[in-house]
Amino acid sequence: MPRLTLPAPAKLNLMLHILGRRADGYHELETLFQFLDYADELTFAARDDGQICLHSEIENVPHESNLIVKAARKLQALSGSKQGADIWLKKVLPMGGGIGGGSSDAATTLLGLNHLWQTACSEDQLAELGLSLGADVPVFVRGHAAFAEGVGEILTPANPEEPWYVVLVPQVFVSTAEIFSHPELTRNSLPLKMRPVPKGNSRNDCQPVVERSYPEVRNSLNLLSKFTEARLTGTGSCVFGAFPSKAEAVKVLALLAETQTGFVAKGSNVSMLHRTLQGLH
Ligand SMILES: C[C@@](CO)(OP(=O)(O)O)[C@H](O)COP(=O)(O)OP(=O)(O)OC[C@H]1O[C@@H](n2ccc(N)nc2=O)[C@H](O)[C@@H]1O
Ligand SMILES: Nc1ncnc2c1ncn2[C@@H]1O[C@H](COP(=O)(O)OP(=O)(O)O)[C@@H](O)[C@H]1O
Repeated sequence: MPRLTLPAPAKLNLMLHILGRRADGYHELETLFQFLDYADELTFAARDDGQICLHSEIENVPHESNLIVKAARKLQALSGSKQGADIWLKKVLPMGGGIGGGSSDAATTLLGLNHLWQTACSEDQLAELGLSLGADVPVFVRGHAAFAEGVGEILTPANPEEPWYVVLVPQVFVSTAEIFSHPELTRNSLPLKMRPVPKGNSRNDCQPVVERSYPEVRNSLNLLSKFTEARLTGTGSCVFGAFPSKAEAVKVLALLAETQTGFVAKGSNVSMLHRTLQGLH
């Protein structure tokens, strides 16, 4: 059986403003997504018995709750395909870090199985299906850096600079739901009227609340701030800072390595997943 191996890259929120809360509890956002050349790796092989079998377990995530399995089942339902899949996951991205690993795994599953099963669903259909799995899935399906509105699903392609980043991974789990329900969260930022995002608007409205609740995150921000502007991605816990070259980013990470876990990766406006898929066609 032929196998297909694809990356599921991380994302950063280069800025994140919260404009308000909707009746369903979700928040209206403005955020700028960019991908990182740093990724989980998924391998797919089609099965003819219709079963979805993920062979790699993630701690504390039961098989049926894994976004990979959920995405595969949703694609079966949408396309009516009778095929199943064996799936292997090499987990590289830290979980619950605000770099979107679960959402990216889901998007890679949708695009990967659509290719393998030859179900010919359109990108629009897959993005809509993805949204039902998580607010961040559509941008991974589209595969281009984007300014996002709504809950993150109204996407306008963007082309921010593509620097090298140091991403620090504080060893603490930050719950997205907890931060979005925090009473002190800023929820009244004014909509930006200009594109691209004007300089000086790159704050993350979640950051003050996360910094107050999680000293580990505040500490990582303080340390990275000694070298460059440091910011939280999503609801954290990861924090990042940009550097003009890989060598500078690697040097700074090495200086922080005694107390900090992290990685260096290049920012990319076209996701690794889409670059790999283009290579297949
Ligand atoms: C904040 C962001 C920014 O990119 O990133 P992360 O830090 O999670 O990566 C995302 O919008 C997160 O997207 P995602 O992680 O897919 O969130 P979901 O599973 O859809 O929602 C988790 C919970 O967060 C809250 N939530 C999420 C998104 C949003 N726009 N408003 C919300 O209020 C809701 O309480 C929801 O129950
Ligand atoms: N394939 C998956 N990879 C990572 N997390 C997953 C996956 N499937 C389900 N999850 C659940 O989603 C949660 C958020 O995961 P993740 O996307 O890594 O974080 P974030 O949304 O903060 O970037 C995890 O804590 C886990 O419970």
